[in-house]
Amino acid sequence: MTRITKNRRLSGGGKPKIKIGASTTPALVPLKAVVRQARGNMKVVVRIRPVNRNENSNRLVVKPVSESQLVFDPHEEEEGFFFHGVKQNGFRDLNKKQKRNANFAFDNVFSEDSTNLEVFEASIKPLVQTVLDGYNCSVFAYGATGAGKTFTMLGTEACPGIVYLTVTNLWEKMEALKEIRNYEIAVSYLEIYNELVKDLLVPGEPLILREDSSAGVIIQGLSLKKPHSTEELLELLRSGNERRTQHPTDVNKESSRSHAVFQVWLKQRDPKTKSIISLSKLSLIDLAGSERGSATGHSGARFKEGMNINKSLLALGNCISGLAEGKTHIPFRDSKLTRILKDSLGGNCNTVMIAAVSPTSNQFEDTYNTLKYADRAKKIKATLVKKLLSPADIKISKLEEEVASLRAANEELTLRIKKFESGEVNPTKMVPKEEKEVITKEDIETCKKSLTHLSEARVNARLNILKIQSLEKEINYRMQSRQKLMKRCMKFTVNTQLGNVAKRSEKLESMRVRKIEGLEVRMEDAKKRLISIESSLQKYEQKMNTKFGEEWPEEIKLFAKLLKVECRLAEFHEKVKHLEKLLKLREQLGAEDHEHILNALEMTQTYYLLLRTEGHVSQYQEAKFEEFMHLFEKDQGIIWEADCNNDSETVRLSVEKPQIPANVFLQEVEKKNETLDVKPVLNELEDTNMSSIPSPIPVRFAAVNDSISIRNAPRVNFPRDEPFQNDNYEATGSGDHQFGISSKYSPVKGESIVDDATYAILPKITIEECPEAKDLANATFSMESRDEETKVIIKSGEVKGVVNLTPPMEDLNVDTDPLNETITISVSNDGPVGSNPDVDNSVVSLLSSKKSIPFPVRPSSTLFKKADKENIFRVPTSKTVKTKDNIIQPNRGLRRVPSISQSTIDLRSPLASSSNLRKEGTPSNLWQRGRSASTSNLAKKN
Ligand SMILES: Nc1ncnc2c1ncn2[C@@H]1O[C@H](COP(=O)(O)OP(=O)(O)OP(=O)(O)O)[C@@H](O)[C@H]1O
Repeated sequence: MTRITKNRRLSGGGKPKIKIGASTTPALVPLKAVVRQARGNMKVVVRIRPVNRNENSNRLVVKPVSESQLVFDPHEEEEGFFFHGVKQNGFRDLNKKQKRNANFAFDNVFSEDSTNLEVFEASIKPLVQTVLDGYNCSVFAYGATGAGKTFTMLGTEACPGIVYLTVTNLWEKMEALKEIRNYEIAVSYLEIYNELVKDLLVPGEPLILREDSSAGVIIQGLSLKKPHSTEELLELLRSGNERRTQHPTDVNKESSRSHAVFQVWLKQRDPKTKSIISLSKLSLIDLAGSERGSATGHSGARFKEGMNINKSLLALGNCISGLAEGKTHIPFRDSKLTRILKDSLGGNCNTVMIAAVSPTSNQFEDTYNTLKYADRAKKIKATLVKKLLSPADIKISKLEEEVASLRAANEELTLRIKKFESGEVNPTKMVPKEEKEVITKEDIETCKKSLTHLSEARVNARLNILKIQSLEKEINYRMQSRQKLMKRCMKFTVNTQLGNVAKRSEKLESMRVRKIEGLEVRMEDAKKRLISIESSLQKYEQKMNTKFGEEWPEEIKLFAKLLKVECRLAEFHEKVKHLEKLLKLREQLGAEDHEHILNALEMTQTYYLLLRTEGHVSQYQEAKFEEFMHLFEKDQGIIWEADCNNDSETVRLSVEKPQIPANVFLQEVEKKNETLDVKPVLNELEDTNMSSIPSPIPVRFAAVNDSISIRNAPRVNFPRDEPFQNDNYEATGSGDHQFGISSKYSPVKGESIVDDATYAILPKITIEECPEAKDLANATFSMESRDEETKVIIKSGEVKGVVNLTPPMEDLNVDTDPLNETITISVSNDGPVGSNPDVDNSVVSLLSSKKSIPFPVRPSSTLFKKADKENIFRVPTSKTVKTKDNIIQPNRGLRRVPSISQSTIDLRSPLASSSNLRKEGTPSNLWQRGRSASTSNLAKKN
């Protein structure tokens, strides 16, 4: 026999290969006789299932002795003791436990080799006729887990169970009676799982039980399907079985964890009058197995299921006992199972209980309990009352009334259809409204209570989330403020303590991260809680929709609105609280800041005055101090107009990586021959005679602090072909371009910071679009010069070291800009152009790519163009240049001269005239003006 899974039991597809007893058309039994026949006790049968593979070695404890009797735990045939061939008595092993040897009598006892069909034929079949006669009937299988209940009720494809056999038989009989009786059939299928009632035909939310004084227990929302054939009916059964909750347990790998109730509702009409003669119901119930904890495990979902199963079965047992003892109060309300089975157990129902038992000793106690349970159930008495509505009982006047109202309704409908056809009426309006359930005050109060409870939970959950968010913001804000403080500290701290400050700052950050992580965990929990509350609220609303329909009673609608408003109000209060807290914090931190600034200003002033008294304040520093004061007067710096001629191209010079430390000093000299104070700090420079440098033209003077010492490197602009030279200072132009520069003492070895800051007026030779530019990050350049090799090691676009610098190649800077794919080589020559042919003919070879670039590259045609009118040079910037921090577009003037401490420096084209200045007087615009002056000077000279 092929065993199929419970889910596949009774598949509607294949018809089982069994023969149902031939149906005969029973003669209609007179009503009174039926009532008499139906009076009696509950029918109880016992079915013993065959021994299974795991039980082979176990002792048999149930022994059927006749068709209706069995012995539980029978005495074993003891081996006699024979002496000289004669059997001796009285040698029983006294250590052996006494067998119970309990005799039980039932309506039927089905042995291990009985079939489902035999069980059906002998005990259930008569019920089918009873149902057809208009009485309620029910069959339920009771027993321990794995005892064979589901096998008996649902069976297999090869061996269909009681449900299949009953409904097929019922259908056949209905068909046979078709001519004389008019039946309507509907089915429902539900399960009770963990005390929740679920529809197995139309899955959805758990269903609610309601008591009705006339109809008894009503399962609200339970779907009733009307099958039109046996196949359809069996298909409904099959689909319901598939949805039934099953889980494997130790005892049964396909254990049913719910009580399943399949009900067939039968309405009988008079074929002539069409009036309802009777209403009856057949309930086929497969109970979940009673069980011990050890059979399912003592924890987890199975345990919880087991508890619920046992609880409901205990309630069923109590009801059976109560009914058997004829008590007046039966505790049907103790569980959902007993509430649903109320009309199947007591009173008006013909019930068959199938007690399924296992034959072997491993379910000894369970089997004994089942048998006792069944024995008690036998005593339940039932008096059947047919739900009969005889046409004779129906008053003629009522019928006439009904006919009249039907006629009126018919006329109204005909009228509406006509209107609809003529397009006068919207069809949706024609749908008659469903009758609404009467809503009691109690209903409304219960609903309000539940809504209040759920809404409170939601408000609390939301407030919790807001509080966590607020805490997170506060922590971040506090930490940011403290970090700012640390940064300021670093500015003032002497080198030796920098490490400590940095450590404290790191510690702060890790503390912040830890706190935020903690809050994130809390937030996740809070969100989960909110989601679960929201879903409960939704479910409740759905439930209310089922109860009240789409239109809730006005009172409840208003109440729900009120709760929502209250919720928003609570949130709003929480937000206000948060803002107040932040504001307070800000005030507090602001006051601290103010204190710090006052202290810093006081200190600055002290130092400034001290220096000035000592005569150490330079012109530049004076201006800087002034600017500093301006800043405090809310002077945001200088705004430049973008008023340069749009036709003329402007150059925007940008320092891709701002290398200028905050203490780069820029100074300018307005008049010729003014002496600049240059105080070289480096030892090598101290020997030189550079304490003062006379300048023939305005000179821009840059100095760099590389964080070790201040180095001064003079930069000079000078006109073309007019090399300047005196004892102390030499400068020359190179090639065609005017922005030559040279100094014996610049640049400082290996450092190109100065160039970055000042290349606006430095000679720059840019090799554009060099295909190898990307590879230059760690390339080695060599420059052949006489017989010595000068190597420039470049890394990430910065010159890291220049070795063996010998005249004439005193100054060589190679800068790469991988982002823009350019190499910039700046070079200085200590002699006039042409004076040193070695330089002109030198070759820079790019060793990494084996590509040689002739050096110096003449910046004549492509890079620098001589402007016609102004006679000055402009660098075409038709290309938009992207740097890390800005996008530099052609023909766009400079908007703002940034302060020195700013990270990106944009310099206005040297072409800018002084008229472009909106404000003057700060060091920045002084410098700019100086540059303009220098440019115009150049122009003049040209
Ligand atoms: N009469 C029988 N003939 C053959 N096999 C049977 C019979 N009764 C039960 N079995 C087998 O025993 C096992 C347990 O049966 P079943 O699933 O019907 O138990 P159950 O009482 O419904 O258990 P549970 O309460 O855990 O759902 C199944 O494999 C079933 O096929």
